[in-house]
Amino acid sequence: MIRMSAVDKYFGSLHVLRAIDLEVPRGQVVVVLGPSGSGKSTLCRAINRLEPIDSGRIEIDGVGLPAEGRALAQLRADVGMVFQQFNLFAHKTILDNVTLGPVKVRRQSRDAAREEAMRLLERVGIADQAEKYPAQLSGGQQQRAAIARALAMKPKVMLFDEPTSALDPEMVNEVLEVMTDLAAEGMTMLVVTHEMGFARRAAHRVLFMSDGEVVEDAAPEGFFGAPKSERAKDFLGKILTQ
Ligand SMILES: Nc1ncnc2c1ncn2[C@@H]1O[C@H](COP(=O)(O)OP(=O)(O)OP(=O)(O)O)[C@@H](O)[C@H]1O
Repeated sequence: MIRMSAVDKYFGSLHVLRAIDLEVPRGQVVVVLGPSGSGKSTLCRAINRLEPIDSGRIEIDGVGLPAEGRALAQLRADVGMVFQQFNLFAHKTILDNVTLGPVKVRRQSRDAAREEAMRLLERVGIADQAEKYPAQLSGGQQQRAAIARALAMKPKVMLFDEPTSALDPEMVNEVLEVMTDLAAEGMTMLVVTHEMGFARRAAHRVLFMSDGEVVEDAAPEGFFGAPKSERAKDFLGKILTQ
């Protein structure tokens, strides 16, 4: 579903993604771990074409480098993205936030989009907040709204970039539960997170990045039980004693 081959990305002289080869099959949940600055966010942004790459190729469901704007729009619609900051439109209700994309981009009728949005808000547990504005919701509820908004575009892949890092601890689990359900339903997911519980529970595969490289690519049991590289041992040592 996601295929990256020989992807390189530089910021000036900084080599942020180094010859990344990655294949994520349909329905697989991949957790990306790594120290700050290792390139995890850039990887997500490259997959969603928010960040242009310098060389290599990225395909989503067989669709590769966009030749024209239309292909780019399609590619973006196929990849739902949830960031650390929820980025909801402050002056629109939660329901309007979720219906905007389907109406404007997918050309769905307003009624159909609202019906679908209510179903999604139900699914993430905040249907009763539909007519409220983002500032009236807790961080956890806003992040669940952001997940519903991404799902409303019917993505083939969901990317999560530290979706719980900005949340108060008591709200982390409600967001992780929604993500765990999505994973169980077969969504293809790439998740950058420091939540090791989620990685152990929901991931099929763990990628460990360091200095722009994928240093380890293993099943969670293997990675947590017996990391191979010194860099991964060091990282786990630090994070597990925090
Ligand atoms: N727009 C940019 N311009 C220049 N350098 C950038 C830009 N975005 C990221 N970088 C640099 O690229 C490197 C990788 O950043 P990236 O955000 O991908 O790492 P990360 O692993 O996601 O880190 P964190 O866990 O702190 O979010 C870092 O050194 C960062 O400072």
